[in-house]
Amino acid sequence: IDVSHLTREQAEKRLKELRDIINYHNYRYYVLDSPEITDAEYDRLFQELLAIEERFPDLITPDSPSQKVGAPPLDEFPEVIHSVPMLSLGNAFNDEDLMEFDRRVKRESGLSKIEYETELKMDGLAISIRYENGILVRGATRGDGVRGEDVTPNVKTVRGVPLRLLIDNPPPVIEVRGEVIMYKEDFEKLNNERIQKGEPPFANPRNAAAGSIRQLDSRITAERKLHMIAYGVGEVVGVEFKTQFELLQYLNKIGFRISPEVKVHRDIESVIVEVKRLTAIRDSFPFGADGIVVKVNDIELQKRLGATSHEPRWAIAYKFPAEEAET
Ligand SMILES: NC(=O)c1cc2c(N)ncc(C(N)=O)c2s1
Repeated sequence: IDVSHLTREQAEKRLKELRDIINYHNYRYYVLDSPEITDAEYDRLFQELLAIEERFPDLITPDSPSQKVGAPPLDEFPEVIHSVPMLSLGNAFNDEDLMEFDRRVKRESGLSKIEYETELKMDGLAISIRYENGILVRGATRGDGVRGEDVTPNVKTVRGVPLRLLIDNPPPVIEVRGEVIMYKEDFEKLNNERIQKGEPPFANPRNAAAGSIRQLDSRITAERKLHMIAYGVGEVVGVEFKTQFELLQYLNKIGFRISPEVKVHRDIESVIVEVKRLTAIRDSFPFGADGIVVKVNDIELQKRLGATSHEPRWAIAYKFPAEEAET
């Protein structure tokens, strides 16, 4: 694409337009799963942006779509301390465990009615992404919950991760948490390629996602077709949420994929019905899901219930029964 006629001022203006247009179409394609333009039209826009940035490298901004293709390899990952620990989840394996969870929440809160929210539990790698004034400044793995690895260049390449939040007046700080996953289909293709090249195949999509995110060469990560599904937040400054359901709608609005099948329930009996329904369709999702996360919907109540040293008291993970080995 010929961009030799552009003055620097015209280039700056055109780059801003292209960033907004391309970031919008990324959102349509990877988050809303409803593209408005063809891949060819998208590529033309992307090539035009690359051509102008090549002529004017100092006009490249951190939120440019060109920053999603990876950077030169690192020697090691710097350490990150999570100011809000990334906790694990307690497990429930049957209806009685869910009833016991409900009894415990009622006992600890002194309430006789608890509203719950359910989401899929994706089987991937937990990630925390920090945005300051709407710009992605850091991506980190969970690690031990307090100490994680700084994998920022890798996280930038993950599909459905915006380099700039899609709202005009972003909060000063928001750490978005979610699961990085690999679709089953992309996992099969990757393993076939690896076997062709005499490389060891990954055991499952979760290991493939974890291995791809923790690549020192983020250009390799960019080739691995990873997706991010957001489910919560860490440190937040300047925005508040009343319920978990509202939090998810906000995350979707600012540019993230959220779990399919999100529902609010007036009681644990409704949760148990939903658990049966989702268990029956567990293989229908394009990514690995190993259960359902059941959360107290009211954020104020979540805070009151708090957490143990390693698990929240306001959420529990119902684990799908182990699949029968394919005979
Ligand atoms: N450790 C955690 O708190 C969570 C872990 C996960 C996970 N692996 N997948 C989905 C959710 C969710 N939908 O909330 C959560 S929450």
